[in-house]
Amino acid sequence: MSQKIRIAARLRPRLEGEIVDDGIQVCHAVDQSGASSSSAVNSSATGNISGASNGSYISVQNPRVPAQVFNFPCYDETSTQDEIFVNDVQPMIDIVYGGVTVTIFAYGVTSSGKTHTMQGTKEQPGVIPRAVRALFAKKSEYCQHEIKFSVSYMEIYKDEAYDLFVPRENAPKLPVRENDTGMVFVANLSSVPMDSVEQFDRIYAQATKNRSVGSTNLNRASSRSHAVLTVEVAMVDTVQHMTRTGKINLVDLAGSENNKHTGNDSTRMAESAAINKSLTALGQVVHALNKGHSRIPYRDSKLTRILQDALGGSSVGLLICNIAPGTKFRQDTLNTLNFASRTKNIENKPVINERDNRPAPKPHFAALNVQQPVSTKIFHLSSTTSTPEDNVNVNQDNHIQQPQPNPRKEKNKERRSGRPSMVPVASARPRQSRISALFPAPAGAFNFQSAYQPFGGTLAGASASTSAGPGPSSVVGLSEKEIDERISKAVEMEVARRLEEREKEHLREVEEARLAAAAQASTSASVSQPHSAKASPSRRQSQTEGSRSTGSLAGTPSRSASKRRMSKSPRKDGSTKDRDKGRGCYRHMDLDEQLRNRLQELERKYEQGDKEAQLASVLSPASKKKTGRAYVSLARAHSEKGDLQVALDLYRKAASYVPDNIKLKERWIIFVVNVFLDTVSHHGFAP
Ligand SMILES: Nc1ncnc2c1ncn2[C@@H]1O[C@H](COP(=O)(O)OP(=O)(O)OP(=O)(O)O)[C@@H](O)[C@H]1O
Repeated sequence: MSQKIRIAARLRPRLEGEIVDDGIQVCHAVDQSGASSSSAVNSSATGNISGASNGSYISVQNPRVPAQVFNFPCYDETSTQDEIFVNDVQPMIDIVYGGVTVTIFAYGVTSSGKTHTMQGTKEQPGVIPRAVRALFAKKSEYCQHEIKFSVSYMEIYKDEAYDLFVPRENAPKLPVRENDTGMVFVANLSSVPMDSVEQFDRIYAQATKNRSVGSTNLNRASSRSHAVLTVEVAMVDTVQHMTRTGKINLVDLAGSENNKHTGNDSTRMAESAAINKSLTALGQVVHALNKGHSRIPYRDSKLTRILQDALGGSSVGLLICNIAPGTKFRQDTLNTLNFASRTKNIENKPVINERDNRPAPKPHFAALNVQQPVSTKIFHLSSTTSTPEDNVNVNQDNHIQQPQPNPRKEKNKERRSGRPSMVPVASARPRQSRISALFPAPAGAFNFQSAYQPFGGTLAGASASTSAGPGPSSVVGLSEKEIDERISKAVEMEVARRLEEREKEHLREVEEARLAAAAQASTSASVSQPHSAKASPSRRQSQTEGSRSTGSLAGTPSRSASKRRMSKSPRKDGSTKDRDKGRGCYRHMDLDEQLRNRLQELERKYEQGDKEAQLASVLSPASKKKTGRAYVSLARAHSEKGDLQVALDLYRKAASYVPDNIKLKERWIIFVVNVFLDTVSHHGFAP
């Protein structure tokens, strides 16, 4: 069941030396009749806004539209720390003990009293020390449980997260990550176990000194960062073997700043810019949630990422809006109240975090139809004020209601799983996801089902199952080791299958290249037809036969013959040229053999070409260019020496390193044409 964020507004008293006018009027229930005018936005009608028990509210006139008066329930300047704690924070302690995450954050313009409200002073302790005391005090009510407390404390300074338990000078920036269930967390943030309030006080006092604080015109000790203190309460039920974990996040936000008032120097200005930017991001998240947008811009700042669970997530929320008095802050007050009005509509879906401590049963496929791991239960709450146990949302079959999947997360998962990868993902994932990966087979993804079939078809039934479907009973009882072995084997087989596919693909490509070369050779053969027409009919016939015998290599002889004419070395096949008896005519006209040789030569060349292409593919663009240039220079040198065949080969190599070099291609073509013309002029056309 959803739960709206609770709102409390608090007006701080006038500070010493501060000139306060009646820009913000405080009305009490008793004198309500005369004090309030008709309001454009009368927020007192809403149920989740808290205020002083005497029914006070503040009344702020919109300076641009004087007829518009903004009334808002509010703790007035006389309110005490205790009053706020008892009214709004104390009920949250019960919720934490129910295994739910609670987030309380103080929001407001700089110097409006956020730190005073959250941290307070020794004489007037604020929400944080009071909440910790209340958490420890409640421990005695749980005699059946072993209660463990731990605390973490971080600040977000200029959009970077830092551990406040680590001295400032050594504190590294901490990355913000998301776990498998979509929960955002700050990696490497220390979590310190604590046994007593005194221990907490010591740790907290020390850590608070690490927080970034600076002096501005408006606040001598202005917070330059957002601070998030988290106390985790783990309740281990030693009888039922269950652990419930509740958490309370206590957030003291940095205040929005008007640099006209703060008189900030460059350092403060940079801090101020980061603060205002993150608060704008917070406002945009609240706005998007209010409007029901499909995309909520949590990722726009570290602050909104970290508060994601509190804003439209699974925690119970309380927003304390701090207000500074006087006309000077009137616009800020209106902004704050606007923010409060929008936040009050945000609905969270709180869940109880409970874990079964009994050793998990050996995983078997029959368990796969259970959507949630056996050891983790998450319950929805229906109300924050009554105990979570009363409100656990259990349906009639005693099935635990699962939290709604995050559509964005699901989409990402889909996207991820949709791309097939050679990496054996199964072994890299946690066990649960690995096992569930055995059943759904999204299009194009690694198909474990088919991979499993060789194992006696034990997963044959799985092909029909969906992610929620049951596994086949024939594999029930497999040990984890056996499952791992099967998964590894399946992965190996899949990799082998893909390699084989690639090999086939490669062979296909070679064949295609060979056909293309043959076609090209055929074209040159047709160019030389008028000349070859001089050849004897018997030779023409054997040429045709030769072409037939090699199928695709029609016309190759004319090209190979032309090439042979360029060569002055004896022919490899043993045939000899006899130029005395007709230019370019061979005594041995074993064309079949010539064709075979030519074919082999072509294959060798293409293989070589392929190797070069492979080599080129691992080089950087600069190295490719260099290698290409080196081959061109070599080709030129050989061409000048008259070693045309070698030069041709070198040009071809150069081209495989710089395939996009049009100039080189042109030069190569010109060179080939020149070689051809040169050959023709020296030897004439011959088959
Ligand atoms: N309710 C209050 N009663 C008495 N003093 C208060 C109260 N609220 C705030 N103050 C005083 O006002 C001053 C500013 O308060 P505080 O530092 O808490 O503001 P802030 O909103 O946290 O400011 P910043 O955003 O700059 O950190 C402090 O001196 C504080 O002691």
